[in-house]
Order: sequence, then structure tokens, then C-alpha cells
Amino acid sequence: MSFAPDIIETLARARADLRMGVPVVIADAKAAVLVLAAETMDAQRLADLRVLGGVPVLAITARRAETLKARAYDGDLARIVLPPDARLDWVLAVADPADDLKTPMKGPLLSAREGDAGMHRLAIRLVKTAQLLPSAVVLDLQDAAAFALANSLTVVQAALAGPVLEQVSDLHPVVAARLPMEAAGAGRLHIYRPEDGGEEHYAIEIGRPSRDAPVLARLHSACFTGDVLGSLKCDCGPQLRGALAQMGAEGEGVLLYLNQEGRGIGLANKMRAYSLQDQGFDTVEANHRLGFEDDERDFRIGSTILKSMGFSSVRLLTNNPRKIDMMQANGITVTERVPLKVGENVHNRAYLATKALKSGHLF
Ligand SMILES: Nc1nc2c(ncn2[C@@H]2O[C@H](COP(=O)(O)OP(=O)(O)OP(=O)(O)O)[C@@H](O)[C@H]2O)c(=O)[nH]1
Ligand SMILES: [Zn+2]
Repeated sequence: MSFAPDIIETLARARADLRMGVPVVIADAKAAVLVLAAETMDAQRLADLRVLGGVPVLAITARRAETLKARAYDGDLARIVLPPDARLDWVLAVADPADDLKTPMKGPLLSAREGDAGMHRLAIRLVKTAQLLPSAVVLDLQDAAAFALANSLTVVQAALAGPVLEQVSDLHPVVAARLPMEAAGAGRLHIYRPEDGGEEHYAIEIGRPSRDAPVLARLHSACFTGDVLGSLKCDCGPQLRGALAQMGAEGEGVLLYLNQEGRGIGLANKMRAYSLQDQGFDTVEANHRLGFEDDERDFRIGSTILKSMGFSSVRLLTNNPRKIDMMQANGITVTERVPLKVGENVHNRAYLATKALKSGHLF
């Protein structure tokens, strides 16, 4: 019997710690590192880190390194050595592209080449899943177990964490209740809760679709600005309402509302991307400058929910071929793509054109 958290629970704790600016330890049998999210680190913790000695590095993604013209010897990431006199603003300026244009020269940035970057990769993965900027300050630790105990720090075992961070979390149905909506009187809202402590996702079932025939389905990723505020910068609001209206008109369908705001980077990072778009970058370039891929969403969540509801084939309302590929690869047959072209306006025309050009959207 053990009341100790397992690896999934430990990772959830570690994410919460990093969001609060508390360091965590990543360890394996031979080595260990202390990790702080660059975004939430404060000057005191940086000063404390210096007292520990050693050479801290700032782990950034290859995407961010490319913008900064820093060498990424580790392939998908770079370990930038913190200069001895670097202050907190230096760390934030490397991590956050907000002032790249105002103060373009951060360098010269020296990238570490020796040693293994496995724990740095895990650190970036963790801060990404905590929806922070993908950048972490990492320092090699001696006597990590004693250090973690003395400072009450969460310790993540690298060998266990790696595979868990690649998987899609199990999702459990929590509750479902009747929900009449403007688009359809016969609505039902199902709540799904992931086992990894992440965001809940929702399924809106309209009518009583047969589980034996392809169901009209939409995977809708959360867009607070578009869905709730009626933002004109994207097409999400009209797509959400358009999809529900079509399901209402056909009398049945299922809309998954996946809490993957900002193509999986979170609302704060999406607003950072918007601010870069105001500096002239397009939606894809903005993600890259922040250190993210074009699209960080995991649509396996969608296929998992559909399967747990008993569906195996869909007529998918989408313009995004990646969604179709990901459904097919994860056991959901897409019998038809149903286009969903609504809501174009003068403010989102360039955004939609970029999606067609760079993300392969079919308009
Ligand atoms: N990072 C980022 N996310 C954005 C931006 N504009 C909109 N989004 C997000 O993009 C997602 C759009 O979701 P969807 O409409 O499901 O996806 P899609 O890839 O456009 O595919 P379809 O609508 O099915 O054709 C939402 O999570 C929005 O919050 C942006 O400029 N940057
Ligand atoms: Zn949107």
C-alpha cells in the first residue's frame, strides 16, 4: 500500500509548481537537474541558483533558437549558457519574443554542446504542458535527493516521465445532462476529465445519433476570443455556431469542445502570438518565434472521447486535413469531410489565407 503520488500525479504537481515559480527536480539513476520555468522565475530564485554554483543553462526550443540565431546542437532544442552576470531580464528576453524587434541583439548566445540534453527536453515538455513559454532554466545538481528533501521539491523520475508525457491521458466521463440549445432542443452535454490533472473536455451530443453509422462530428478547439467574445481575428465563433446549427438541422451530431486553446499553447501564449501578429508576423511565424510548433494540439483526445461514446466513424466538419489524418490514425474512420467555410471578414482574411498556404487548410 502507498499513498505516495504515482508518476502521473507527480507530473501534475510539477506543472503546478512550475506555474507558481517553484523549482522541480528531474532525476535518473545517474544524474539530476534543478528546473525553473523561465517565465515564472523571479530575481530571488535566480540569485539563490547562483549561490548553488555550477553553470545554469536556459533550455529553449530549436524554433526559438532559430529566431535568436543561436546554435541548436541538440536538434530540437538548445542549451544557452547563462552568462555569469545575466540578470532576470536577460532570461526573460531570451525566453519571450515580445521585445525581439526593439532589442534584436541578445547575444552572443553560447550554446552548450557537451553532455546529454534528455532532462532539458523533459523540462521543456513540462513547461509546455503547463502552458508557459517553452523555456526552462536548468542546473546540474549534486546530492539531488537530499536537496529535494531539504527544500520540499517535487522530484520527477525521468525514465518514468518520458513515456507518460508522450501518451494521451486516460479520460473519464464525469457527468452528462440534458441541455436544450438555440441550435437544437435535444442537446446533451457530457464532461470528460483527464487522469493527468489537465483541462476537462466536453462533448455536446445532439439528438440520439446511431453508434452504427457515421455521425456528423466536429472537433472544435477552444477559442475564448472567437467563441465567447466574437473576435473577428479568426473564424472560430461562426464555425462553432455553424456546426451546431447544421447538427440541429440534421437532428443529430456530436461536437467535441476540446480545451486546447490557441492550438494547444494556452490563452496567455495565444495573446503573446497576437501581439507578435501586430508586429507584422503571421499566425505560424508568431508561434515559431515564441518557440512553439505551428500546432501543438493532440487530436488523440478527440478520438479517445468519440470511442468512449461508442462512435467509430464520422462525417467530419472541418477544413483541416491534419484532423482527418489524426482521426484515421487513431481508429476513427472519416467517411466524409464536410467543409465548414463560414465567418470570413476583413480582419481574418490574411489569417485564413496563411492557414491555407502554410497549414494545408482546404478552403
Ligand atoms: N496559436 C494561435 N492559435 C490561434 C490563433 N487563432 C486562432 N487560434 C486557435 O486555433 C484553434 C482553431 O481551432 P479549430 O477551428 O478547431 O481548428 P482548425 O485547425 O482551424 O480546423 P477547422 O476549423 O476544423 O478547419 C483554436 O484553439 C484557436 O484558439 C492564432 O493566431 N495563434
Ligand atoms: Zn479563434
